[in-house]
Amino acid sequence: MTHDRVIVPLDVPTLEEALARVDQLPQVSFWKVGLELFVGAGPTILEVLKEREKRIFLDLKFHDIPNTVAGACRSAAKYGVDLLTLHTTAGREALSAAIRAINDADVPPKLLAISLLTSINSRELAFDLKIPLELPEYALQMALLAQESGIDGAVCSPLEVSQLRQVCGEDFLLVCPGVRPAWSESGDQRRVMTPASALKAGANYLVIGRPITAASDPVEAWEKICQELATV
Ligand SMILES: O=C(O)c1cc(=O)[nH]c(=O)n1[C@@H]1O[C@H](COP(=O)(O)O)[C@@H](O)[C@H]1O
Repeated sequence: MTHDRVIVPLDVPTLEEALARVDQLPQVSFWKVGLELFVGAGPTILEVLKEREKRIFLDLKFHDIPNTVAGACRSAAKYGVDLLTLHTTAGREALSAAIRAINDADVPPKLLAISLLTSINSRELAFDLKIPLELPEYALQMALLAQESGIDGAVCSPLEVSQLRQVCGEDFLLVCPGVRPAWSESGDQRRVMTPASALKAGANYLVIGRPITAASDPVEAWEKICQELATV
């Protein structure tokens, strides 16, 4: 069974482990390469995924001054990936610089801005990060800043996706991690929803990792998630 709106992260440290995972789940058409694998094993995995005609979400979450973010985006865009992330909190100028930087690429990636990490809850937002806004309002404001800057979409929790969809419109890409089937553990995710509810609420793509990759039978876990999504 396949589902082209589920992105599975390759959160492993080596190329060998990443390839084993890709081989184990040939049904998966969209893979995410994040910091652990990219820092640990370099860009070779991107070539391999392209040879296998997989789509690629390069999730490096750039967060720096505008000149540095622009340089990082320019370098990343050369890999010909489909999606690329940066943090909205890098600021308006960095967001605009990122867009200008990828425009030279043959096929520029879609840029996604992190609104608020799905591991943060309201208490942490208020008491640790000292943000005085309510959490849904903060996530919305970050998505709007990204949209106003010309960014293609946002990464958000499924709990906020319906509001973001309503305000940002149909063309703004919304990608949701923090997705947990009823039968799985939340782990370090704080703002979660089930796959079917997240898709119904308006997500374009769901990022689902450990419920599949840490399951005793990842293929069976993938199939169960696809069956759940088929009901939407
Ligand atoms: O940008 C992301 O993909 C991301 C943003 C966010 O707010 N929360 C979040 O969990 N992620 C990523 O989504 C994946 C979620 O994995 P699981 O928690 O194992 O399903 C991880 O690779 C995270 O790096």
